[in-house]
Amino acid sequence: MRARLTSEAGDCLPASVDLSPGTTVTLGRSRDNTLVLRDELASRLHAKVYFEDGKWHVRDFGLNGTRVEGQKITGAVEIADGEVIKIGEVVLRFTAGPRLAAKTQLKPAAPVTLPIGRATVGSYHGSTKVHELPAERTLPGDPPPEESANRLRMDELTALCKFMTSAVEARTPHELIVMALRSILHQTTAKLAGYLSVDADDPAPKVVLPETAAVDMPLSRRLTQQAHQTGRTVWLFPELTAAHPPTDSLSSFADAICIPLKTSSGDSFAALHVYRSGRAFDERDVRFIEAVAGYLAHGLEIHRQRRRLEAENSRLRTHTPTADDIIGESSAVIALRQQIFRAAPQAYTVLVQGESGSGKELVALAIHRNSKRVGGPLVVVNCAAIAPTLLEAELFGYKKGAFSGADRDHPGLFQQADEGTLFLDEIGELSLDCQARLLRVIEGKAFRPVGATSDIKVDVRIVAATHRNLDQEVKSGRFRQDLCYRLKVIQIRVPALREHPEDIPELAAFFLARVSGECRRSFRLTPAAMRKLQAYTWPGNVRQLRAVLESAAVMSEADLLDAESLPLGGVSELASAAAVAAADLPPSLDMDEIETWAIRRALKQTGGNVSHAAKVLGMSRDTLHTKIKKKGIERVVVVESPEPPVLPAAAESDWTPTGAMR
Ligand SMILES: Nc1ncnc2c1ncn2[C@@H]1O[C@H](COP(=O)(O)OP(=O)(O)OP(=O)(O)O)[C@@H](O)[C@H]1O
Repeated sequence: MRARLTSEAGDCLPASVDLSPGTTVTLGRSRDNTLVLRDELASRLHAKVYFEDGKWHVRDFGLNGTRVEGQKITGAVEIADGEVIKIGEVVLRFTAGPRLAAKTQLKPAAPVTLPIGRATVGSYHGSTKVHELPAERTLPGDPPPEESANRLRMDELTALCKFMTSAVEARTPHELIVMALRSILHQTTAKLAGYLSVDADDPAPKVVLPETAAVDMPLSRRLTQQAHQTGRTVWLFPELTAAHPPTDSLSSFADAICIPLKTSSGDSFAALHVYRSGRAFDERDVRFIEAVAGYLAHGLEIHRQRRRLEAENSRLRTHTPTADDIIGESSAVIALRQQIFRAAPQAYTVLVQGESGSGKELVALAIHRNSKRVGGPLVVVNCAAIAPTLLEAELFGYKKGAFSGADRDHPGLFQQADEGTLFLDEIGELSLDCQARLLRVIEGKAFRPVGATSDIKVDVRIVAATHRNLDQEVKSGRFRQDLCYRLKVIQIRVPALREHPEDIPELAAFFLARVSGECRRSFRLTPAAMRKLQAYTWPGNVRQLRAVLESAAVMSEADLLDAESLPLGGVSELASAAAVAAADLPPSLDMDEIETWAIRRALKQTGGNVSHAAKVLGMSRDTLHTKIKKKGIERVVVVESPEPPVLPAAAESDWTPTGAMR
């Protein structure tokens, strides 16, 4: 037997509802009730009306009671045609049986409007109401589960399944976002749907659909902030907007929803906006959008993790692992570290200049690790190592079949670096065509992978490096001036090793400790070997120092590496040999000093044996003893042979292998 509840007084939404056996109608303040009561005295779930044993009943669940025909009821009571239910100030007339048809014709149901309810929390200007979807409630004696206002219908579930199935195919976060927005627009008939990063410091990736609404369409910053702060769905009540029309980007819409997208650890990283014209969203719309948003957030997190792994993988495959520790305590290296710390947190492009092997990549790594993008990927590409014809496809990606050999879609390095850092080493080697495309991306414009039909936008910070003088390259027409300006927003110059030779002992100790660990040995340097390293001019910089030490270590039978074992060739080796030889000469031509030098040298040669040394010097043992005593040549110094090694462990103790850059 059909029936109806019609509102006669108070705030109630909608103004009437049809009842049918097998369907329970809920009444209460919470927005998931069939009839939403805007009354301070109404509980979230206040009462239920249902059909049982051939009769209609009303059951009270409210704190402040329910009255039927003026009588406060306890539990469930039968309700008859024409009787009145009163909850707070809300009065509902129950009509059933034959009178229903007549009444329907006489008094059509009131239009669905959303009055400003007394129970509304906050105001439009103060804050929009935060909508919370309550947990399902079942109580003893409840009728069987019924169709509820907030349950997703078959068509919505179908749309959700369709979205989830296609989302698996999305190869980029952008594609996934577009799929989600399309699904929402289609299902809820919203006017506009948008995705916006929450982090204000990030150049926010923003996607707005339909495309005709364009990227210029502002998404309400206020709603984004609120969704981010509360961590919950923000639903802009239309009744509030009617009372206090918004002055921001929402002014042309009837209703708006903003949902925070969160990582699995609960941090909001973006917000989903859905705006509607004409009429308000209903509970099911919100449920549907929330379901899509949840899946989208999860999907984006998986994409992020995958990109990070891909980038790490490609870095490991193509690059020798580098420590992110920058070794050195010279003023040049201290200044370098300070520059890195200043540059890292900024969003600007960085140009790292310095000679080959001086540590430019290490600097780029340190910038990334000390930036806000540390959670994102660091993708390293050596522009000089990729054939110019392939570089464009590598950077921007390509579609399957775009050229011979393109047997699958390939996300470019820019896409791999999305939300992270792209280190373009040897940027001076880029072709002019590539430079033009790079400039567009740096300026925040979208790009199109080779063979693709649509554009992609990414959020990437560029750190570029070159050993060339870019200004010279610009003058000679090999490098675009506009790109040069863009890259040089922050410039960092890495000093050549010959500018900070005082760091050589620490660097040598660091590299020897590393190779010792790899070879399970304990390599050390003689003082002469160390002097040789410090006298050398290092055209190949720190990379060459590392290679020389590694080569000497693996080729040496002894753990103690002497000057001769260091493979330093050319003029500089002669200079080093001269320096070593010079260190072995008497300090002056003063006869007394020459004698002291000769005694020391003889003792050294004979391993501190005074008798043998006396023979070498052509004097008696007693005379030598007397001279040693007189000249104050300490026996402990004299007998040290071979020369004391330089122990890597001394510097090693200062080095933290996994620690952040000092
Ligand atoms: N200050 C430093 N502390 C520790 N290791 C360093 C330092 N500087 C450079 N290195 C090491 O030297 C090697 C070369 O460094 P890197 O690759 O960063 O140089 P680069 O300037 O980028 O070279 P290229 O111009 O050839 O690309 C790496 O093994 C790096 O770890």
